[in-house]
This record gives sequence, structure tokens and C-alpha cells, in this order.
Amino acid sequence: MSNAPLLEASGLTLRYGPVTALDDVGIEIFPGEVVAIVGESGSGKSTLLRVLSGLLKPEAGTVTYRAPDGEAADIHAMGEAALRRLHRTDWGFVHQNPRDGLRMGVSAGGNIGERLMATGARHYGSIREAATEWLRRVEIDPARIDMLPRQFSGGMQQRLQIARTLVTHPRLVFMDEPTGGLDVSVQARLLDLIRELVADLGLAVLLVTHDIAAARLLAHRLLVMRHGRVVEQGLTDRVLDDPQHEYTQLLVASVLAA
Ligand SMILES: Nc1ncnc2c1ncn2[C@@H]1O[C@H](COP(=O)(O)OP(=O)(O)OP(=O)(O)O)[C@@H](O)[C@H]1O
Repeated sequence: MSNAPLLEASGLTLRYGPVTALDDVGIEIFPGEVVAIVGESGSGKSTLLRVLSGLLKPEAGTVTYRAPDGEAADIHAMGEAALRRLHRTDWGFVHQNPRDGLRMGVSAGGNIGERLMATGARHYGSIREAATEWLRRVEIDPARIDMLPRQFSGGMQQRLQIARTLVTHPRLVFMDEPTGGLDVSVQARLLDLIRELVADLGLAVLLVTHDIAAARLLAHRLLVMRHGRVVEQGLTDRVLDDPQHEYTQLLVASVLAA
């Protein structure tokens, strides 16, 4: 991991009418680091992820991204086209619902190939070869390459979304409850797969989850949110084994009791 953060945010504040979804939040993520944002429903996790990835503008605060050439840019000041380019190239976004990250009317191979083409790939044979390889990597039978996502189970759709997102080797991947809508047995295998891929590719990941076990498995570092504020942060094992904040203690105890 290098010394300069890949993404750095400070003073993020956002209100929805009377609800303060983010209250002076700061975060940084370094290359190759997996950071999980945990907290109960409504604590502001998804809002934070949307602000950090440029999908939502904060009322106050800045989000700075450092490009591979070392240039740092405020992502909320860079304009739509530049932000879209980042999402197509350096960044990936894995949604809780695969329908939000896949094109449901396009074949499995097309879903993967399309993302490669958006970064400049043109040769049909090599795009199809890469799509085949990625289907294999996410444990989908490559014989299904021409099938539509809706012919896949929920777990397969999620794996396809992950293949589509990772095929271009993004540097930073945002994941919003990636195992959220799935059966427990499917969740466990998917978490293992995500862990393997993230380690293989050396990805930086910002993961939002209310699943403490998922955070423990995947994340180097944790941020605990409550009512739009970060109440505690630190290395995953330290936060979970020796929580300092009362709210984190409750959160950890409730998982142990479940
Ligand atoms: N579009 C919106 N309009 C109004 N209020 C919203 C909107 N989106 C979120 N909120 C509110 O902002 C707060 C933070 O919501 P957010 O979705 O970020 O929390 P979360 O921690 O991701 O919750 P969950 O785990 O349930 O997704 C909540 O009180 C929520 O009701």
C-alpha cells in the first residue's frame, strides 16, 4: 500500500429535509485496502457511498480522488463527463440488486464485453475470450455465455455483476451490500469469491454492509456509523474484538447473541 490515499473525503454533510444523513464525515482509502462501512439501517451508509462515488452531491465537504498519474481531483467539481469516465475506467460499482448493475436485455457475455469495449477493447474474439474467462472466474458455466441475466439465479446474477465490474481491473470498487438479497448459503460462497478476487487483483474496495461477519471476512479497516456520524474506526480485528464506543459494543454483542 502506498502512502497517498486513493480517495479522501472530509467534512461531508448531507440532509434530507429534517434528517441528517451525513454529519461531518471523513474517510480515506489507500490503494489495495478494503474498508467496510458498518452500522444499523438508516445510519447513512448508502448515502455515504453515493456521495463518495459522485452519485450524490454533499451540501458541504469534499471528496478527492488521486488518478494513476498522481493528480488529485475533487470529484464533485469535475463535471459529469469526467465522472462518467472514472466510473467506466478506474472505478467499479457493485449494487445490492444486480438489476441495477447489469443490462438485463443483454447476454451474460455482452454484459462483460460491453464494459471492456467502454475502455477501448475492439477485437470481438478477444472480448469474447475475456468474457469466457471471467464467467469461469465467477463460477458461471461459460456455456451460458449467450443467456440473458434473467435466466440466472439471484446469486449468479450477482456474480455476473461482479465479473462485469472487475473485467476492466478498476482501482477502486464501491460495493453496496453485495450479498444483501441472497440466501445465507449463497452469501457465504459469494463472500469467499469476492475475497479471492479482491486479493488477486489487489483492489481497493469500499464496502457498505450491515453484516458484521461479512465485514470481518473482507475488510482491513472498519468505520462504524450511527445517525450520520462515524462513531468509531480502526483495524477490523481491533474494532470488533475491542470496541471502544458504546454503540459498537452493542452492535458486536447483538451479532454474538444472534
Ligand atoms: N432519498 C431520500 N429522501 C429522504 N430521506 C432519505 C433518502 N435517502 C435516505 N434517506 C434517509 O437518510 C438516512 C440515511 O439513509 P441511508 O440509506 O444512507 O442509510 P443506510 O445506513 O444505508 O441504511 P440501510 O442499511 O437501510 O440501507 C435515513 O434516515 C434515511 O431514511
